[in-house]
Amino acid sequence: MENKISLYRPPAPYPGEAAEGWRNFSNYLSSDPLGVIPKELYECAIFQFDDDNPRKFLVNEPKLLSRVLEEQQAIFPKGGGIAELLKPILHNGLVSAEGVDWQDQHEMVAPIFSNSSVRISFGYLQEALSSFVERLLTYSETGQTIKLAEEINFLVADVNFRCVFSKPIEIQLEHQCFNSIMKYEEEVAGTALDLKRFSGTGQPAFTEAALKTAENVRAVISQIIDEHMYNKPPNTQNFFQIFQEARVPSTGKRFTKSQLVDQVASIFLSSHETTSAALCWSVYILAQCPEIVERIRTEVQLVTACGRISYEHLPRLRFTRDVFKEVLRLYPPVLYLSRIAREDTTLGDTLIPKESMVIISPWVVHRHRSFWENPDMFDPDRFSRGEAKATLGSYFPFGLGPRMCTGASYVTFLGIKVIARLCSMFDFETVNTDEVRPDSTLYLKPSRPVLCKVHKRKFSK
Ligand code: HEM
Repeated sequence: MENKISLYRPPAPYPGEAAEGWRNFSNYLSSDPLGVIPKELYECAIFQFDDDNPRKFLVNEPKLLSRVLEEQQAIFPKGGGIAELLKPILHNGLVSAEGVDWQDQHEMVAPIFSNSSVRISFGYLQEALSSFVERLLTYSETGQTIKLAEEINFLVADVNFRCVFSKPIEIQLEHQCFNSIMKYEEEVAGTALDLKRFSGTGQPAFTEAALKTAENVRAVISQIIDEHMYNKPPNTQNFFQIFQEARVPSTGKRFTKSQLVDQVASIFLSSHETTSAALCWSVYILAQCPEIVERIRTEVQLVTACGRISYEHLPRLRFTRDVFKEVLRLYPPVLYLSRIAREDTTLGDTLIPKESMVIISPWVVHRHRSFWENPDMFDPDRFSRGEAKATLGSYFPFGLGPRMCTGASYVTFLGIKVIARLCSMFDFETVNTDEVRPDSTLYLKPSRPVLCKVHKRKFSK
């Protein structure tokens, strides 16, 4: 397969001279964190910001960040990050729990991400993707311009809903549930950028409006659960069934109703915006890279012998996988992971006082000048060249260690399947290409709206 392609630089600020005062992390974040990233941040191993209470450190060096995320999880529990901001909805679900409680839940929901369960989810993905493709076919016939994020948000909400409850989402329910979730995320996005609203222990101060929206989201999920339990389709396998059958390892007890809401909310919140952002960036980038799209098509044709893309084909779609991986390198939906030091400790030669906030940013490490060649360029072949292995720990869009994303392998399969199917059937043309920038309010999304036209390929299946 032809490997020589001209490299594309997707939108991102050039590292440069940042505005005065950037050494104070709270100032830096609440101005425009992706506006200009100081060169220094992309070149250092560890950086101490000026602000006190709590002290803040950015850790880039793979060995040090692996200590924080993997080896010393007990010293560096989660705090001050997105999980904290989502707590009013998640309560004590898997994403925000700590200690024994987290361990119990981790074990209880593990079957969701087993191979057999991922395979079942793949069936739900196929169904949701087929109705998405039907909508795109209509758009290609009418020639209308679509808002990419809206379409992809609906696709992902539909996949999630089918995986959890075995049925497609209706537009009305999507509005009630996923739109309220997005409304909540917009309401707390300001908090994420205003670290002054986090106390020394990483607890944010929420507005009344945000707390009310959170309550509303939980009430909608609770109602969906009630309706599902009343009208449950017989003999279906889905995430909700796994939650219902799970037992706390130490006591043998099942999840209570409120804990079931925690679990469903955890899945919806951790997967919706992240997956949508990754897919939006994928379509946006591929619209600018026709040679890469051609290589994906050739690979899909070779692997599937021009047939339907099945679950078994996915591991063989290596170039398509590397395209998705490269999208996640350049645009990791979770911009930073945050931990709070539980005791005085050191990282390398740097003293980390108790209650310091330790920030690890996939965005910065994925574009670090020491770990990557041409870090800002879109180059999916860097993975088959073994570049990422050269510095283990320099690529972690799903986090690292025990708190790593439980949906990582599932979402990788999803990304490969969606990219392969869409490229096989359509050409995408972005209308407002130059206006699109990364927007980092809570998750790293394209600034909206990405306007797009869809063209059906001749002879496509
Ligand atoms: C492209 C899509 C996704 C990205 C980039 C992503 C990224 C992440 C990251 C970085 C973390 C770790 C946060 C930390 O250590 O502070 C995480 C945790 C988590 N993710 Fe994802 N995620 C994605 C999709 C999903 C999906 C589809 C699901 C479920 C179906 C999911 C479920 C979870 C859960 C449950 C956790 C918490 C794990 C724990 O704390 O034990 N994620 N995700």
